[in-house]
Amino acid sequence: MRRVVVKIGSSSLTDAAGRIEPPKLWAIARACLSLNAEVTLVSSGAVAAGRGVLGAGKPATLPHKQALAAIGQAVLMQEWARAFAPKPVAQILLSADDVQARGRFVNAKHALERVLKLGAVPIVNENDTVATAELRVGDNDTLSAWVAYLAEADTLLLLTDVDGLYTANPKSDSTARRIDVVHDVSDVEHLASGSGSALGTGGMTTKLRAARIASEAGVETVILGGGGAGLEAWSKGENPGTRVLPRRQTAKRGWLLHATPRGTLIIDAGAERALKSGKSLLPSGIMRVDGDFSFGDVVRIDGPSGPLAQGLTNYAAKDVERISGRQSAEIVGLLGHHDFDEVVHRNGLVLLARVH
Ligand SMILES: Nc1ncnc2c1ncn2[C@@H]1O[C@H](COP(=O)(O)OP(=O)(O)O)[C@@H](O)[C@H]1O
Ligand SMILES: N[C@@H](CCC(=O)OP(=O)(O)O)C(=O)O
Repeated sequence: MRRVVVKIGSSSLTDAAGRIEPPKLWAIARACLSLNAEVTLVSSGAVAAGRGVLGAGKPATLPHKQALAAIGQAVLMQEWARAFAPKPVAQILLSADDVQARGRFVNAKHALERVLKLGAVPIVNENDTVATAELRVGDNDTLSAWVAYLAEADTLLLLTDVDGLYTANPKSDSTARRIDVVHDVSDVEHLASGSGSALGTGGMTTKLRAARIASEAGVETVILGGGGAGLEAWSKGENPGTRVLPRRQTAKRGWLLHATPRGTLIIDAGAERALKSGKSLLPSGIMRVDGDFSFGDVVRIDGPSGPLAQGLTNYAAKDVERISGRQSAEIVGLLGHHDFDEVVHRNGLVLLARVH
């Protein structure tokens, strides 16, 4: 069965006053159930729902927004539970760390897989209460692209209050035309601007960023109107919005490419040549280590001419410092253990130059 991630923006769940409008959720739930696919939802709307409960205005400060999200998230989930009943729903709240640190990513993936296997609908939102700058993904468009990796989805459907990407913001330019298919996000990035709604975060800019991340993981993105009709048309094989075609990449390569590195390994010219020809990174080619990282973290690898690759490190920073410049056979003598010959194995490594 195919796997899809459906992201619904606040603007597709709310009324003119910016409050959650349950019939909109029902229509989307009905459409999701008719898709004949395993659906993971990424739902915004916690802040809007919080405003609905308190009758509050637009949040002025971050703590106020976090409090509204905490109050509203419970309401939002109740509405989704009603909309999908009798199918159970599962709340999954994620922060940037949960999707970008490989250990947590794998934990979240296992939980998500099991939720799907149990026949429940996973409903993901950003964990807004821990939303300090470095823990934030920042917008649910980008989060949904990460969730597409998590779910190993083949398609990411971004539901919003316009039926696709236009040649200009259709809310301010009546001559704007919809674009049916995008082959390369770089060609259309200049057309996108920020949100045109009171509640939305990021507008088309973040949708195209999400499409780029998804595309690099081999996932197709479709930007389409909310309300259920767009989803139903898509499930019949029509193109109701804008399709952003995937590049041929594996999900893991895309994940590695976009994860925030925890540190840097500075390598010599010989190691750079080895990496470019598809080999692993051995300790002998490492000249210096920057940052504090642990086993399993993503690190950047810089060659003599600058950033070269990103990969998963088999050794913590303090251990790499001790074995850098040495032969793999010396590792056990230096560290007292020898788990891997390679500091970064080629299967966990992606060259930056190849994809950009
Ligand atoms: N080129 C464009 N084509 C379509 N919409 C655009 C474009 N540039 C900016 N937008 C704006 O993006 C908005 C959708 O994003 P946003 O308000 O963040 O919604 P959501 O809550 O669904 O994430 C549209 O309402 C529109 O005003
Ligand atoms: N996490 C926030 C939504 C953030 C967000 O990206 O909103 P949107 O642009 O409407 O998808 C909330 O639930 O209110």
